[in-house]
Amino acid sequence: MAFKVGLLGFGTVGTGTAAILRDRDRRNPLLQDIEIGRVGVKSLDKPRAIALDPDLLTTDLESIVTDPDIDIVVELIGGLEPARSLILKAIAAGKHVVTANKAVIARYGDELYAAANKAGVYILLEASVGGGIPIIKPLKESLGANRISQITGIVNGTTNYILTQMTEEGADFDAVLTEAQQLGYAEADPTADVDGLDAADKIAILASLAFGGRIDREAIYCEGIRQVSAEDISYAEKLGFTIKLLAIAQKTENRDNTLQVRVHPTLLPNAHPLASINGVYNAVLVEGEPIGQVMFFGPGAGEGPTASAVVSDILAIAGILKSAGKNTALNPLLSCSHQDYSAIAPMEEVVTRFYARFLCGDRPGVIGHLGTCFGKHEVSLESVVQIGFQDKLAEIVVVTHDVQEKNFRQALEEVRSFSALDSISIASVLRVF
Ligand SMILES: NC(=O)C1=CN([C@@H]2O[C@H](COP(=O)(O)OP(=O)(O)OC[C@H]3O[C@@H](n4cnc5c(N)ncnc54)[C@H](OP(=O)(O)O)[C@@H]3O)[C@@H](O)[C@H]2O)C=CC1
Ligand SMILES: N[C@@H](CC=O)C(=O)O
Ligand code: NA
Repeated sequence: MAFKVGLLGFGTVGTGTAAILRDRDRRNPLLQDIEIGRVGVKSLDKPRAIALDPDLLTTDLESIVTDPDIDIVVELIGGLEPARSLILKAIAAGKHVVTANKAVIARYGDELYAAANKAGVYILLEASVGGGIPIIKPLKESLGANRISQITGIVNGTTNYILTQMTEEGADFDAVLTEAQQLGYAEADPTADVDGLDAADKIAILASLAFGGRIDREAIYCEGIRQVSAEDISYAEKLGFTIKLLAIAQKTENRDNTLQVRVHPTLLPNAHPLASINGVYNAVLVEGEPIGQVMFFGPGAGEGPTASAVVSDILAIAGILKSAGKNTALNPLLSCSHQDYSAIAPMEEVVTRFYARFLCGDRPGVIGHLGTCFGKHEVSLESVVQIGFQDKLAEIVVVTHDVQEKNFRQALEEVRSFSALDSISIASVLRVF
């Protein structure tokens, strides 16, 4: 019995998916039962890396999601619309859905899962987080026995590639971004990668699975990597840190049902397991009880790895259809039935270490003044170093002990008001893990 897949999108991931579905030799025998039924694209004239029967290609994507011959719709066009409407139409037509689209799931998961549950179909999304890394299924199934306390991930391949190239080769930000686009890692609009939005979409999905509640995407604090300079990378190295864009979701201490969910560039101690994750690789560190720590590592973007995750979901659905038939109840381990939203704590409540770099006139007492501003707001300093000069201004770098974000911000305000008199400027502020 053959199951027919309708592919929406035939770009980087769509091409990789079609390549696996057409070359089944020595892969899972269930692939013999899966056929590409139709392929939807924006332009019929574009040259394609894989030659498909031209009759399979269409620009009428609605006709695919409503085609009675299609069993599984695989959404690989990306973005919010028409992806959202096409997924809803596919569900209404009784199709199971596989998607790599974290943006649409993070924002419309509520609506899409409600529709899917009502129609009795699956929406599977392994490719949406961590590319080829199996992380969605482990959170749904293998780690189901655990009480998860924290998830910390490098979940965007493009920004990890950029930060690695800047750190290891001293490469220029814009040039590396162009490379990441050419390699097929970046989103259609790479702002989503660079500004941390893609990582925020992904941590929303992971937090929802790990903590069992829906996540308001808008409540996630999100800072990207644009402000990470070569100077900060170099100071971080000197101090024994590596800068990574981290996505973090954790339970708030003493507040059972409140989460902290945030994305920001972070100085990681070199000994931390995530500090050595380089290039397009991603990793997700999950902490829970009783498992302790478990880390998932692998290629976070790119044609083949992402297609590997997409096809694993197609296989999962084909396996269910083959063994149980079309009209069976949804497996609760694979479907999503969250009803409530998790409360998200405001960023001011987060307790973390900070790194700050100041540029100041090299005169006696400047470090003392900084110390006074920090002391007034209970910010205690772990280290203060003055190594270099920039345009005749001394560069002072401080690393704090753990402090509440609100207190640190107040101390910076104090430094700012003081700097009006005495030429101190705040060149950069980053969090330290
Ligand atoms: N690239 C990666 O490494 C990863 C991507 N993803 C996700 O996978 C999805 C696809 O990404 P990717 O393959 O890189 O994207 P691409 O831009 O390479 O491909 C998008 C495809 O969708 C088609 N398409 C886009 N908009 C429309 C439309 N309105 N109507 C019809 N067809 C349309 C395009 O058609 P045409 O070819 O004619 O232009 C193209 O074939 C996204 O959600 C992305 O976030 C997830 C993990 C990793
Ligand atoms: N643009 C994304 C693609 C995978 O999700 C990334 O760079 O990680
Ligand atoms: Na994945």
